[in-house]
Amino acid sequence: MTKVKVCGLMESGHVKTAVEAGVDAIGFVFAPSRRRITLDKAIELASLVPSNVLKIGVFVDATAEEIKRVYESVPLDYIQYHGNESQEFIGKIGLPSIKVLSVYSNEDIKRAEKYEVDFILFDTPGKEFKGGSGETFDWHLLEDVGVPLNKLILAGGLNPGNVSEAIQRVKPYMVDVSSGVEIDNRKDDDLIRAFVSAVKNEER
Ligand SMILES: O=C(O)c1ccccc1N[C@@H]1O[C@H](COP(=O)(O)O)[C@@H](O)[C@H]1O
Repeated sequence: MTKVKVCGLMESGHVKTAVEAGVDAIGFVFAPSRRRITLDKAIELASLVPSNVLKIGVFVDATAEEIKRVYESVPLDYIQYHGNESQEFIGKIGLPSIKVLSVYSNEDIKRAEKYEVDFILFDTPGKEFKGGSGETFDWHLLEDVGVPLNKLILAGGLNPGNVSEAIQRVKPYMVDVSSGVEIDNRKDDDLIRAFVSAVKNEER
């Protein structure tokens, strides 16, 4: 069954809803964003997350020191590198890792070959911020993807209405949502439940 991550959580009620709905992973944003949270807030929210749900920290071109400090303090399970981080940088940090590639064209899919990471996440290029645009990219570009499907995370404009089609077409290991479970820039409990339910009802 496809795994599901809900990202950009900022409130305890939404964390509880996501956990109760059956998410596999929760994302906290530590990068410039309207969804950015402080380290103290992340520690508070993380305490509500059971050990079978992964806690993923989203960073954009942060320093190694900051990444390691947040990883240990929260604590996190994975670092999501959502900027221009090189394989060399990620390798030196040596923590469980997800590298994000913003998909403009086929060339961006091929860049996945350069990375020795746990997961590759394909996302729509950001606008104001590096991610969380709420827009899909052309999933056709993933048809000949060289990344093993068990390492592939799909993001970008997913919502309860399109995630089933996304899973059928791309067959990712995990889907990742932020904007698609928000109303007026705030997470919505019903949309979180609807998204998780749509994923869980979808056969791979
Ligand atoms: O969500 C953000 O604000 C964000 C900011 C900076 C980098 C990444 C960010 N989020 C990531 O964006 C995608 C999902 O976006 P959406 O569903 O299209 O809104 C996901 O990978 C988030 O982790």
